[in-house]
Amino acid sequence: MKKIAILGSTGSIGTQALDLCRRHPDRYRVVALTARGSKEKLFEQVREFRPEIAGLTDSFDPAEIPEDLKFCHFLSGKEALHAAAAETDAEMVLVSIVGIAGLQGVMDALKAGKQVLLANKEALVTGGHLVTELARKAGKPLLPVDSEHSAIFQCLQADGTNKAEKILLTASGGPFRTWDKERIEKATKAEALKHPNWNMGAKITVDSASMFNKGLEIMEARWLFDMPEDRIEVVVHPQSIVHSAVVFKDGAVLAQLGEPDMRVPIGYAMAYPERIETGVPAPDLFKLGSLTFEKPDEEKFPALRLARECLRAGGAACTVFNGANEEAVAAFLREEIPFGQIAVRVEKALEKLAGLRANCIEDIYHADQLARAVSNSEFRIQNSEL
Ligand SMILES: NC(=O)C1=CN([C@@H]2O[C@H](COP(=O)(O)OP(=O)(O)OC[C@H]3O[C@@H](n4cnc5c(N)ncnc54)[C@H](OP(=O)(O)O)[C@@H]3O)[C@@H](O)[C@H]2O)C=CC1
Ligand SMILES: CC(=O)[C@@H](O)[C@H](O)COP(=O)(O)O
Ligand SMILES: [Mn+2]
Repeated sequence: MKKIAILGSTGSIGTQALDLCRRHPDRYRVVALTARGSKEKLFEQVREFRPEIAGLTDSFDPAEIPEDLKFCHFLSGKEALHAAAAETDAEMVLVSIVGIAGLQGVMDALKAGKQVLLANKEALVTGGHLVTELARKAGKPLLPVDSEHSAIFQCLQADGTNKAEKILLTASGGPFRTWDKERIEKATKAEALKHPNWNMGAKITVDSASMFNKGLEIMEARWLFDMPEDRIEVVVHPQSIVHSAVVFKDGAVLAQLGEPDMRVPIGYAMAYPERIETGVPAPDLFKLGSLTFEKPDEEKFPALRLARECLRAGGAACTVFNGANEEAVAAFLREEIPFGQIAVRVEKALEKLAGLRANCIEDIYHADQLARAVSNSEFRIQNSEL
């Protein structure tokens, strides 16, 4: 029996991980659950999985805790995340919080010697060097949950050296793959939230539509697999069946295929090095008929170019990319800015905040705050200009 803590249990990844725990009650015991504000959903989860600790990072009135859940120790704010990440006897901590808010939980869990199952790509994007160093010191390599990175990790298992020549990072291309630039710039929230293949949380779904998700994933792969950006190629694959591939020096390419269902990569991380039944069938290749591959269009999707520039620039550039994007996506989801403004704001923030350092966690949070302020100030300037 493995004990697991789940940070971000009420989201898309968190609920799918709990689905796997439900399927395998003999293998997993849930000891901690956290959410931000989804109180009722968290209460339901506590009722079913009976963790020792549960927390909401938003503040809440303890009088609201239902009588039948008094067996569980409820916490709020930062303390909730820290306790769930580091203060239980869980062997594994799944970090499925969205955004840089997941970084502290990842670091706390690693410092406490836990095995981190990493869905939260933003932790590596912003704090990659700190997180990988902590994982190395703890002797607990990160287990990727992101579908592409899980695929790459699975392919690398086949090679004794774990060293690839090149990574082929697949991308669906999102809902706007075939649209022209002008139409993309005016896309609505409803259009951006219609991912062709995956059912995910709102932020990552918008990131897929802008291909900022792929930019973040190039950064994530750089840290997970110690691979320079010029050996990570983005391959647009609209069917999302090939979840990524790895090229070896003998010319062999290994790929991992599966239905676009996150329970497979989540289950792989939870059971590693074993495999467990996930409820997901293998793809029917005859039904699929063909799988196609295209080069990404960096004119229409500037996120890819910006991501590579950030990796080459180093310092806090990737943190600025992330923070400005998080703010712009939030503004887009509030329907305050057009879709095309997301990339414009990130590029402006990168121009204005070039050269920031990222030597320690304080530097990273400082760069993040500046990036958010610049991203939002662009919004105010444009509004006042109207
Ligand atoms: N969804 C997917 O299929 C995939 C997701 N990922 C990555 O996994 C992560 C989670 O994504 P996803 O599950 O889609 O996101 P969701 O928005 O669906 O869920 C996010 C979870 O984190 C909690 N949360 C949100 N903000 C904060 C915060 N500031 N502090 C603490 N907790 C917070 C939410 O709580 P509440 O419900 O209370 O708001 C919720 O439990 C992201 O980094 C994403 O990029 C990677 C690959 C695939
Ligand atoms: C499921 C998953 O891992 C997402 O990151 C997904 O890959 C998004 O699809 P895109 O390829 O459209 O960004
Ligand atoms: Mn992904």
